[in-house]
Amino acid sequence: MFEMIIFQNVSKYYGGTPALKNISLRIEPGKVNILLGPNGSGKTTLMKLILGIIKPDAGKISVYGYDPVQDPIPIRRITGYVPEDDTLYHSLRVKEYLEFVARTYGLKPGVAERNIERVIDAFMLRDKIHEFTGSLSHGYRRRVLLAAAFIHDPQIYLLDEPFIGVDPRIARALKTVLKNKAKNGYLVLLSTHVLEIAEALADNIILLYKGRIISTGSLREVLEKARTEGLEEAFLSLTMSRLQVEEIVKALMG
Ligand SMILES: Nc1ncnc2c1ncn2[C@@H]1O[C@H](COP(=O)(O)OP(=O)(O)OP(=O)(O)O)[C@@H](O)[C@H]1O
Repeated sequence: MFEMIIFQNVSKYYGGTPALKNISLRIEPGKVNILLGPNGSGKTTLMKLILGIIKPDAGKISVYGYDPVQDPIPIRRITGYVPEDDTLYHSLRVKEYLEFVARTYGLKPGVAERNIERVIDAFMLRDKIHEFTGSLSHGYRRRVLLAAAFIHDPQIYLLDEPFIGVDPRIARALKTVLKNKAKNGYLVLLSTHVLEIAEALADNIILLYKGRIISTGSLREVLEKARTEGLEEAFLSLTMSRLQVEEIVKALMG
């Protein structure tokens, strides 16, 4: 019962503008959960609330029994988080950064060294370990952030747009790893606005639009609700975005 993430009537405002409106939601381990929604729909906000990086204006959140407002530290210990934005310390070299992350998770030196070596190989960072993270290309920086999320064998994987900017080898491996992690009882929550990724990976889709949940369930359940065949059509139908697409096409075609 405790081993899940629960949102009860959660709202979050920036200034007077709502980013999330009255969200109630259960996110369970054992599934690949995908937070799907267009730009600005509240995906990153929802992830930051789970970690206690920001606080809700209303409602309650429980993460494996912990309240992220009162108790963010134990949540961060059991979570591997890949933020959407580049949060690396650019003055650290790649290996120094990974060592720093391992220390913040409280890993013993022997375990830390072993795990760092493992993620360096997994994310093909061997020839970059002495480079400053600030001098890396965008894709390599994403790889370092991904590597950092896998250092401490977390119970929860919280990945904000993890596939953006990484090459197809890493993307393919990551998809397999996330599916297997979910099968083995870990909690996987990743955000994307790429429908193909949701289609290929999701056991559970949480469709967000303008700060509200407009559909949840398996791919089949979401398609049934929208009465459509493919996720792209379901997305356009549930978010009532068909007209917007026509307008974009008209504007670009002149
Ligand atoms: N720090 C902030 N200050 C003011 N408004 C913010 C802030 N962070 C987010 N917002 C607003 O909250 C809403 C939700 O943003 P959020 O980043 O959660 O969306 P998202 O679904 O992750 O978008 P994207 O796919 O573009 O990354 C947006 O309208 C955004 O402009």
